[in-house]
Amino acid sequence: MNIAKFEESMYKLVVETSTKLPKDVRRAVKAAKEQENAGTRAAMSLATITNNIAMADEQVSPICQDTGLPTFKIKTPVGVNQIELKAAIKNAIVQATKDGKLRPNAVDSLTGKNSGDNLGDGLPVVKFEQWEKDYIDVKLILKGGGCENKNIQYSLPCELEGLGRAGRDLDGIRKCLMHSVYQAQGQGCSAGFIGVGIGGDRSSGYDLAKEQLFRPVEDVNPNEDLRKLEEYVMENANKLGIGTMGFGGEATLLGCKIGVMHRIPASFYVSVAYNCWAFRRMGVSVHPETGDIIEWAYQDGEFIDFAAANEAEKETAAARTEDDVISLQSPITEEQIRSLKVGDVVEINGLMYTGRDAIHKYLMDNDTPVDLNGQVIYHCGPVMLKDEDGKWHVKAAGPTTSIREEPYQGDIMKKFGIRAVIGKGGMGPKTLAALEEHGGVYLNAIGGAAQYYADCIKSVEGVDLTQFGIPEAMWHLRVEGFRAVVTMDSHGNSLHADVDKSSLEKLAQFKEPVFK
Ligand SMILES: O=C(O)C[C@H](O)C(=O)O
Ligand code: SF4
Repeated sequence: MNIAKFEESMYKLVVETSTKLPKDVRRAVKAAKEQENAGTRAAMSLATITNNIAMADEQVSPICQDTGLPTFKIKTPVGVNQIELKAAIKNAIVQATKDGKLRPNAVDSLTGKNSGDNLGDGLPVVKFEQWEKDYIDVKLILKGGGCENKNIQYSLPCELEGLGRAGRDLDGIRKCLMHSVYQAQGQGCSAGFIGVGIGGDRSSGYDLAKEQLFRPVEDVNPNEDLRKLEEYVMENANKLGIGTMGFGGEATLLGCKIGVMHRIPASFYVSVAYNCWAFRRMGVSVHPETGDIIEWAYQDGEFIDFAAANEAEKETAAARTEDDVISLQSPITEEQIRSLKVGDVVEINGLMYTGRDAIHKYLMDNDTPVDLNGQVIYHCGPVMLKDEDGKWHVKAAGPTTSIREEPYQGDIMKKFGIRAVIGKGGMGPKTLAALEEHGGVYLNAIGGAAQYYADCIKSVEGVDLTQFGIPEAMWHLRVEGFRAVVTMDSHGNSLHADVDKSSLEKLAQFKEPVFK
């Protein structure tokens, strides 16, 4: 085996997976876009998403800043040295991180220290299997944290909100799947995909669920019962009205793939792996001697070039929305903030500061390194690269899931006089109360649109708290035309609470048995 060549092939696979959405996923995103009604916030989000996909294509940069937990599934002919392959994969990962194609994403679970190169105990995940064929098959998925956090495992029988008892049969499974989409809301960057594993134990069930994510979006399940169930879920989950980013809308689920395995008598698990729209998985077959790529996977069907499609739409879209956009210059006054209401589209100009998990915890007990009075906090862990002159550049910078900051956010806004927080997926009652009391607003940016937002960042003016690692540091970013939607205002309104409530009511309509 020419191992240097194999390493090069793995590098190509990693870069392609992180930067270019597969053909089948593109078609699903396009179909979703066609489903949404023009002028809605969901349609606007999908336009940003397709714009972002095109920008990632063009710049060969990460589609989303969270380049996920790299998981390789490899099948090798008998006799191939798997230890050598794994070492080559690690080298390729380190190189892709240096080149800004992957964010340094491996964090020591106990100390919180970021390894900086995506290597760490147990990372990347590489799983081998032997097979009788004469080539190596490598599949890679880069699954981000926000959607991973929305995975869910049901142990049947169980009681489900809105749906009542889910028993140990096909209809019980149906209820779990409807519930899994409901509970994700917009937090896993809907519209999403689900991979489902029925049976096994807790770990093999999740493995099976994730394995389903490698199936092409448009394939048909050979098992008749599962085919019907997949079709049912696809049709009905979209009636929950959650929509892109949880803004409400027609397209909530883009794919549903179900696998089944045996179980032991006492256990009956239904495991659901939720994947965001930024569904980054790719594969290659590799020659076992030369190490060259023989063929890329997921190449069937039409390639949607969103650059061309977006161009055609641009003028009409601009004419429709330009008038409605409210321009904000940071620092922002309390009066301006109090004039905003849920549904408003804003465009921010000026400085904003990133802050996510480590910083929120830190700011609870410590002073801020910069004056945050009237300022904007952006829940974001960017991909950054330093040039030869020591200057930082933003390579990808979409929002992260805000709900993780719920325990801290309200207190921090009040303590430092922060007027706006930007993130995705919304926040809870504690933050909503603080927004009202203090005069603050929550702005929802489009999750996964990392290239689109990186383009709005005109310069990096500083950085603090770098001890938390690159994604967790406090970056001072100067932005122009940074668009987001007001989804929680200072008058007690939350679009997230509203969509949660209405989708739960809709979920309850699926209570009656369907599969007998
Ligand atoms: O870690 C991130 O940047 C985002 C994460 O994938 C999320 O969805 O919250
Ligand atoms: S930010 Fe959204 S699109 Fe990116 S990995 Fe997280 S869930 Fe996926």
